[in-house]
Amino acid sequence: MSQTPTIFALSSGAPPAGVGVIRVSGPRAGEALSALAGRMPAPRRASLAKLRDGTGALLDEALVLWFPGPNTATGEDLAEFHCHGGRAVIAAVEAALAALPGLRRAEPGEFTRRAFANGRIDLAEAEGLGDLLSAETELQRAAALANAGGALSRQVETWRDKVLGLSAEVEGVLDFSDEEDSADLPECFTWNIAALADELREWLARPRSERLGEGFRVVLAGPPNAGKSTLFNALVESEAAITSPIAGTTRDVIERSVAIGGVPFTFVDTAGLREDAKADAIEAIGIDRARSELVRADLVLWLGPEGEGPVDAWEIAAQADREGFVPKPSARFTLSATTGEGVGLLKSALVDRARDALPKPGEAALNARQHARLTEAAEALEGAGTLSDPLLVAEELRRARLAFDRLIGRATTEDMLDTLFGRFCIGK
Ligand SMILES: Nc1nc2c(c(=O)[nH]1)N(C=O)[C@@H](CNc1ccc(C(=O)N[C@@H](CCC(=O)O)C(=O)O)cc1)CN2
Ligand SMILES: Nc1nc2c(ncn2[C@@H]2O[C@H](COP(=O)(O)OP(=O)(O)OP(=O)(O)O)[C@@H](O)[C@H]2O)c(=O)[nH]1
Ligand SMILES: [Mg+2]
Repeated sequence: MSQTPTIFALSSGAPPAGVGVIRVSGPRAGEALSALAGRMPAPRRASLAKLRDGTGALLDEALVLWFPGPNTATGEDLAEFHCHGGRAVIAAVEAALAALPGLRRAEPGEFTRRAFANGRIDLAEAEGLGDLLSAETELQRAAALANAGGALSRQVETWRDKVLGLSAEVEGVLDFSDEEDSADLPECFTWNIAALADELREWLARPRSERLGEGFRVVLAGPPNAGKSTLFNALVESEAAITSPIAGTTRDVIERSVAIGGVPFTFVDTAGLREDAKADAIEAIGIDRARSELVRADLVLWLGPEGEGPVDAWEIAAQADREGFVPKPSARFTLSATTGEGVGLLKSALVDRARDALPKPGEAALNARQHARLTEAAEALEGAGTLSDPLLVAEELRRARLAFDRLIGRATTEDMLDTLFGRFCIGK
């Protein structure tokens, strides 16, 4: 009989750390715990134990925990060793575990993959968990936690149930229709399908969850010497870019990601735009790069003559404290990047603007994969809405249901799971 291998890994941060948690999951987790700790602790209670290897040598004095399956994070028997977080301690305990029969090191994401395989979490929750582990800003954390906690999954289940209900209605009509005259679907039925499709379209139009990882992209542009790099440095709160009174200082595109008020931003500094830079080949390349950044931007901060920036750019009259500088009446922001005056106002305006373009806190957001599946479901429902033959309508409804099943992982392929869980770190 081939048994599921029992896996182990350090599940907390890399050593040296205060405490290193080593998790063991699988049918031999209990054996592993009693082999090292010399006894079985009471379930779900922390207790102190001397950990010893096979020769009886003392490895560490650690807190140990025993979670008998299946009501555990992985759905399997689960043991935890909360060791002192030194490199050698972790290595010694891991070596003692590796020496036990039927135990091996976990692959990246393998604990979570088992949680999925054992039905503890679905695919959308697993993806949320992956995002939670990589969340760097408050907004990312909140959105990931919502999905990890099943917010999206529950929504998809609701849609799936509605489609099942609609399918049952079609089956009913089919049962009562005889060969010659095909039965008609009631009018409210078509209306219900359209309403559901509209709801999906509304979700599809929302900002995607990847937007949280990329951040809101703000490009600073304008003529040379306008103060772009100085403002860039003020926004990213570091001397990332060289500034100088010499026009044409910045050539390369410089980008930095920072969170402001928990909202992720990527700020991009660019070469000053001018027509007569042809003589300097390097500056000309810099200007080309700056122009392509303008296209990618979510928002352009234009530091230059009024009305000359791209459409929708926010105009900034920087260097307000410079002698002789008169802020243009239409400029939206007047600030001094050197004294910091007005920069706070600009930042809060940026946060407001970015919040509109990013997923709302507490609102479940879709990633690219989920978006693709939901699009399939919406298309199937829209297809169903145009058909009158109940047989064909039933087929479209089945397509919609399959798309939902794929979204939450009721229907999956190994490749897809490898890709998803391979992104996780070891120990999760
Ligand atoms: N030490 C430790 N901390 C951790 C984890 C862990 O595995 N170990 N987690 C790992 O991801 C996260 C917590 N997630 C968990 C999810 C489910 C269960 C669990 O045992 N669930 C059972 C029983 C719930 C209960 O006690 O009420 C269940 O749902 O049936 C445990 C942790 C974060 N912190
Ligand atoms: N007084 C004052 N001086 C500023 C302000 N912003 C920038 N400067 C000065 O203006 C000069 C040019 O600033 P930079 O930030 O290098 O200008 P830039 O737009 O990046 O210029 P290029 O990279 O050449 O395109 C520097 O000497 C800055 O110290 C400001 O808000 N107030
Ligand atoms: Mg510059």
